[in-house]
Order: sequence, then C-alpha cells, then structure tokens
Amino acid sequence: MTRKFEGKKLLVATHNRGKLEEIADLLKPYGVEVVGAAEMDLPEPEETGTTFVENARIKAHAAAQATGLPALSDDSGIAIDALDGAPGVYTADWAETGNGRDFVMAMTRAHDELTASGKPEPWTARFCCTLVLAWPDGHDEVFPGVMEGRVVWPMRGDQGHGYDPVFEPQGYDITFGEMDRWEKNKISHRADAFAKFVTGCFG
Ligand SMILES: O=c1nc[nH]c2c1ncn2[C@H]1C[C@H](O)[C@@H](COP(=O)(O)OP(=O)(O)OP(=O)(O)O)O1
Ligand SMILES: [Mg+2]
Repeated sequence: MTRKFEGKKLLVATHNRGKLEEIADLLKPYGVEVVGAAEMDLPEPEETGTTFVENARIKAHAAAQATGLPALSDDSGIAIDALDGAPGVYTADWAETGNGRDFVMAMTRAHDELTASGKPEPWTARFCCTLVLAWPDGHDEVFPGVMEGRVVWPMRGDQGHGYDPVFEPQGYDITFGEMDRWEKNKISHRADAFAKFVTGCFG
C-alpha cells in the first residue's frame, strides 16, 4: 500500500547538483520545501548494491535515518546494449578519477568500447532511474523510470549533466545536452519515475 507524502519538507538524498536541480523543478508544482543532502552535510553512503533499487534504498534510508525526514533518493545510469548493459549501475564509477569526476573521460570510454565492440550503429541505450522514498520508520516506496534512445558521437550540447551530451532520446534528433531543462524534464527517465512517485505519493 502506497503511503501518501503529507509533510512539508522533503530531503532529496543526492549529492549530484544536476539531479537535485531537475528534481526541484519537477517538485515545484507540489509546494514542498526541498532540501539537498549536501546542504544537510550528510555523508555520501557507499553504494554497494548491484542494482539501481538496492543503491537507491541505501541512499534514501541512510538520509531518512540521519535526519528524521522522509528522504527521496535517485539511483540512475545508462545501459548500452552493445556493451551488454554497461556501464549500468557503474555509470558514475566510469567518471571517477580519484580526484572528482570527469564525464568527458567516461563518455570517451563508452565510445571507445563501442568502437572496439565492432557493433554497428545505432548504438541503442536507455537511461534508467529508480527513485526511492524512505521514511524514518523504515517504510519505503520504489518508483522506476526509463528513457530509450541511442549513444551518439561526438558529444553535442552543454546543457544538463553527466552523459547528456552523448544521449539522443528516441523521437529526437538532439541530445539531452542540447535540450533545454524543461524539455528534458518532460521526457527523461527521471520524469518517468517522478510521474509514478507523484501518482503514488501525492495522488
Ligand atoms: O539525466 C541524466 N543525464 C546524464 N547523466 C545521468 C543522468 N542521470 C544519471 N546520469 C549518470 C551520471 C550520474 O553520475 C550517474 C548516476 O550515478 P548515481 O550514483 O545514481 O548518482 P550520483 O553519484 O551522481 O549522485 P547521488 O548518488 O548522490 O545521487 O548516471
Ligand atoms: Mg552516487
């Protein structure tokens, strides 16, 4: 049974500014006060799961336990068919340099591996997003979302974040990196999951 969200303040359990901005935009119509995990000085929990759901649960429960607030987490990534679903849950790890994240390096790796695979274009892929809303008493709800598309090269566009410059969503001839934030927020994997979250928790 889905529990309704009746509080005023929602902790968004992410340290990723790009995600936080998108989620804050998506939440605007619902009149909730949004606080980010970095603002609350929360540590980044280790994402030891092997699925988006496991990692989203780890992040949401850690934040809800630490603050006593309901916490919404987002675990997401890109799954590329020709790479057997990689990088998938390891999407952020591909950008890790040991001293911050470098997404140009991560996108270049994806392109290099695609080229090495010898698989012809189109390089079909999907962005996946799992949102988890966790309460301090341990209850949670899971909302999955997806956006189909393909990986393109070279990178195009300087909007958005992460792998946006190499992902062209189905039905479009521009990348997420070339799309304005409102357009992306209508069709993205995050918007898809968010629509389910809203129906379940605000409906
Ligand atoms: O709309 C997106 N557009 C482009 N790239 C994206 C998107 N959504 C996820 N991504 C990529 C980048 C991100 O780094 C990784 C998710 O990794 P993930 O662990 O879920 O997020 P994160 O470490 O950046 O922030 P946090 O865990 O604090 O929420 O997938
Ligand atoms: Mg993370």
